[in-house]
Amino acid sequence: FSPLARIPGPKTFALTKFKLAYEDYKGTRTRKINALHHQYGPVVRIGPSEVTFNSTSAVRAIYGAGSGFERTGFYHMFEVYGRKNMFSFATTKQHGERKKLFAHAYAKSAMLKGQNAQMVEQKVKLYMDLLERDGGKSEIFSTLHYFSLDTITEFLYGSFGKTACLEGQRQDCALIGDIIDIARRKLSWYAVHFPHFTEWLYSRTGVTGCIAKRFYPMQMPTTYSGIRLHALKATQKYASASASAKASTSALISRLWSHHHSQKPNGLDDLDIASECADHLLAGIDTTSDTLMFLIWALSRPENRQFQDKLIEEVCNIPEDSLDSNAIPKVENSDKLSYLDAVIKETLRLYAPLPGSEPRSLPTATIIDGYTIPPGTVVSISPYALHRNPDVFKNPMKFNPDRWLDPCANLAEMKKWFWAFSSGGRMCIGMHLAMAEMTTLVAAIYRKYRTTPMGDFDTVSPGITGRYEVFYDDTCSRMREHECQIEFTPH
Ligand code: HEM
Repeated sequence: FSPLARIPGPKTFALTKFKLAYEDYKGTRTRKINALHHQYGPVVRIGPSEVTFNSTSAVRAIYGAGSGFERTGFYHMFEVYGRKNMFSFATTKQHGERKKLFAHAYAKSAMLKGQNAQMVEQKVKLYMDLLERDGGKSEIFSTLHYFSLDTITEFLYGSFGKTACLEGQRQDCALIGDIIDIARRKLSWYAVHFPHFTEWLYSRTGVTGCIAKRFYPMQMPTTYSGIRLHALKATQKYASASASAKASTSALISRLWSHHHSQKPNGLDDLDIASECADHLLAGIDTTSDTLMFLIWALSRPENRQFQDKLIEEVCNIPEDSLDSNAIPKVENSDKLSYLDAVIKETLRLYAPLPGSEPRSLPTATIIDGYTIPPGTVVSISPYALHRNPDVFKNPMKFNPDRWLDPCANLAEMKKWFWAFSSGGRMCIGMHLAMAEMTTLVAAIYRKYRTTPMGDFDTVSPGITGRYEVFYDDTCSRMREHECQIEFTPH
């Protein structure tokens, strides 16, 4: 008998991994896992060798510093140009060695002031200009992607690869076409559940290649090809620049370059650097822009007007000396606004842009929440389920930023269950950059505008692509993927 036999859960899931794979295929995995936790409790067996948890003790045991848990093969799909990077390294040692090369560049102190803060404020100004050019009517799924793409490309590559979507550069704007291609969900499903078959299928050439094409989950060019090519060209441009040109930027690529093998024995090669930067690029686009989209959409809904009013009041009280020369709130001051912080937390609670399971495994046996977990078992937790625990978040499906400021609420407990950026050694490294972008843009928008949904977006939820799923507001009966129409009216 496997020790996992003691763990509650549906018998069919314990018998075959294809039961969960079928949920993935239907795009219902995360919601199904949440429903299973409601039915069976905080520990549920969801596969012959897979268990999902929903408790803060399990968060500490699995993701806490020094837990020894490693990322599973699921993360292979984040390798770029055939090279591993911080996201896809399985072992703590490899991961730690890579992370220490640039972790300081992502520190909060590096985001609040200085060059990065000025860069973010400048992108916010460009976004405000775009809104004005568009007459206050905006399809914000796209325009917020332009904002996050322009910001992260400048942060990573400086002038060697920054995009200019907000200034209307068409070729750069076209890069988000990679993101809206819904076939990428199908390809992710094949790559995770049938990795060898998928690799074999795409490597066919000649006559078999022509036949294989008919069975491709996603036609060539596949997932993120345009963005990956852009990232590779930026790295090549940097690599071939003169030493003085290289020294002219403090972008992340220059920090990585100081560990290039031309600078240090056993250092990184060009492709290692290209893969690392491309991975941060991919991690920093949708996450930030999808959160901003849900935040603006949720505040725009008629039933949430009171929350928008409170936010407007707070940001209109930002003193003049906390604005930059373009009248954009400075990053360091936007960071201190408590109602804005509550609005962002509540958005990330209900609409975490990475809501699904974060799978890990340990090469040795262990005990979690009283159950023996054999070596190699895949264990995971999802922000989606943690954030919907009704014992912690009263009326969990309701968007209510006030809950984060309620003196009667158990705030310490709520903060423990808040897990949008993950936790431990492998938590999101880009959190402070994302927060700088979100606080400053939202403060600038609501200082000037009131927002309302356009068309049927008062009742239709916008939808975003998760790994194999579409996420939207569960309380809406209708959803439209990759679109959100909002009107910005000066107040
Ligand atoms: C609202 C915005 C964001 C959210 C909610 C978010 C969330 C997350 C989460 C949940 C993880 C862990 C994923 C897992 O283990 O499966 C993660 C990892 C990561 N994120 Fe973010 N992220 C955001 C923005 C960004 C930005 C702007 C960057 C820019 C570089 C970034 C870079 C990364 C990287 C490189 C990792 C891997 C960290 C590691 O393995 O040590 N993220 N993020």
